[in-house]
Amino acid sequence: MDLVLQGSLLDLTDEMTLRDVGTGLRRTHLGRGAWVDVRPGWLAAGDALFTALLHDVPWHAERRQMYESVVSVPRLTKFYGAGERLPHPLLDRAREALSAHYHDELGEPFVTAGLCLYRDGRDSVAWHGDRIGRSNEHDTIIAILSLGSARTLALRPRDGGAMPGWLPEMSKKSLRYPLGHGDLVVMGGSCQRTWDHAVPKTSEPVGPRISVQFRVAGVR
Ligand SMILES: O=C(O)CCC(=O)C(=O)O
Ligand SMILES: [Fe+2]
Repeated sequence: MDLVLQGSLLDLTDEMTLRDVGTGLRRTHLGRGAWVDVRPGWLAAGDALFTALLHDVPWHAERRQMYESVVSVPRLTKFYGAGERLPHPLLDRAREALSAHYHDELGEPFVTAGLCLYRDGRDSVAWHGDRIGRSNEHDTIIAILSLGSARTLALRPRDGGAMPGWLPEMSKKSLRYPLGHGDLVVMGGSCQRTWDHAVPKTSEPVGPRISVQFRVAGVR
């Protein structure tokens, strides 16, 4: 793959370090029992991880039926199910640290890792909730480590639903979380049922981004 990380992101002199999850973590309650935690710079000096994943992961180009035609999903993906070997030891450590931090709230460990590669600003993920499995009816937590170029994770109430204290015109707007190299974002509570999220396309000249989503068993 001939995608390269922009030079400005390179910090090769520092050692790759997973910092404490709880330090600098900020929770925002979105209403309807949903919340989002953001922990900027969770992974320090993560260039080696980004580069390794870019080259070592057997990325898939998915094709999906859309009405009459078959279209390419605008990103590359690879899913590691429970018990599957992850493509880099740092991802095992990240998953363990997240399972420990969220143990009391979640009650079960993170076991799967879904990887997405957004090659440039044309790659994206459309509005959706991760509602396959228990998350369709029960609260869950999904933790996402972002690597490479900064992209926005956008969130909006599902079905444009009326929120207490929200004006009708606000239902068209979305909350926007800019995610940079090494940042952690965690969606919890009812977030997958009551809110949708997306990584919108951008016309900005952005390089590649990889996201690693950690989930509990049976949730996609
Ligand atoms: O890339 C991201 O940060 C989000 C990916 C996502 O929402 C998904 O794969 O379900
Ligand atoms: Fe998602």
